[in-house]
Amino acid sequence: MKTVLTIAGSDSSGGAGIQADIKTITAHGLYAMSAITALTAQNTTGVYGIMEVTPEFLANQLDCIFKDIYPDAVKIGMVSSAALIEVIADKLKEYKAAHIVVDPVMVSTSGSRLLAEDASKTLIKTLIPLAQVITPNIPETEVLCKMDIKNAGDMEQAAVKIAEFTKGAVLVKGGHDLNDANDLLYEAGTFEWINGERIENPNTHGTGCTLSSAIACGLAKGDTLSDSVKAAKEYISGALRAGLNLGHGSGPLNHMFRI
Ligand SMILES: Nc1ncnc2c1ncn2[C@@H]1O[C@H](COP(=O)(O)OP(=O)(O)OP(=O)(O)O)[C@@H](O)[C@H]1O
Ligand SMILES: Cc1ncc(COP(=O)(O)O)c(N)n1
Repeated sequence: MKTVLTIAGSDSSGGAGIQADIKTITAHGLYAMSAITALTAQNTTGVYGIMEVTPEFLANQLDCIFKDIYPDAVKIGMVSSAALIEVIADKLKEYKAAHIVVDPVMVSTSGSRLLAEDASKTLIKTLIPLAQVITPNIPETEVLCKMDIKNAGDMEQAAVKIAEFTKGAVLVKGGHDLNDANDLLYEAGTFEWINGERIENPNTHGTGCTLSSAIACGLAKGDTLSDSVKAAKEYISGALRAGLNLGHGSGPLNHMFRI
């Protein structure tokens, strides 16, 4: 049984965070472990509270997991402070973790900041360099490479800039009204466009969490990064087409969408 560890925040509404990750990993037939970085009080209309775990407690969770069920892949989602980012980076190095997917969660779809202002530098310096792939959305890409992104050419330029501070690959995700949900994978100096059809569905809460967890599943199974991203794209598109409709805001996806 292949295993995937998610290191992320808890989303009380079940649509994003570790809840999205565990559902996605389970739907892919793999076993999910989770180390929680923060509890959030949130629903489809917004984030109403964040309570971080201490760095010591996060380290304890990671020790418990790595010493007992060694993950075949690791997905990192919301990590709200520099101190927690540093603990994760130290533990990933200590345990020589492989197939690390970093989803640089900064702001929720509902507009709440999930990464402290001063923590972006730590994310760039200590965690992103450990990733096999990072999966920023357009706003996150703009923060990481300090440039506006208005079209596909900007996405390519941004991917090259971000690649300067990571040995891994960069998946700049489309969506966010930029284009027809076409994503760009930049790996070892090569661009690969992974195109998608824009699906008119207001319920996109957790799409990034779901995609990055699905990518980690592919890597855990030994698939190439390109194949893992393409399979994850199929998965997220299918989940969006399934059209789950819950809550009064931007609702969750249908994570138990069977591949
Ligand atoms: N309306 C849509 N139709 C089809 N694909 C979409 C749509 N919106 C997003 N996607 C796809 O979903 C995946 C996640 O992209 P998105 O930009 O939503 O990430 P995100 O903003 O990080 O997600 P999250 O809401 O979890 O933070 C990408 O592959 C993107 O192309
Ligand atoms: C715990 C947690 N992690 C990640 C997100 C981002 O998801 P979205 O951008 O869909 O709000 C979130 N809202 N909550």
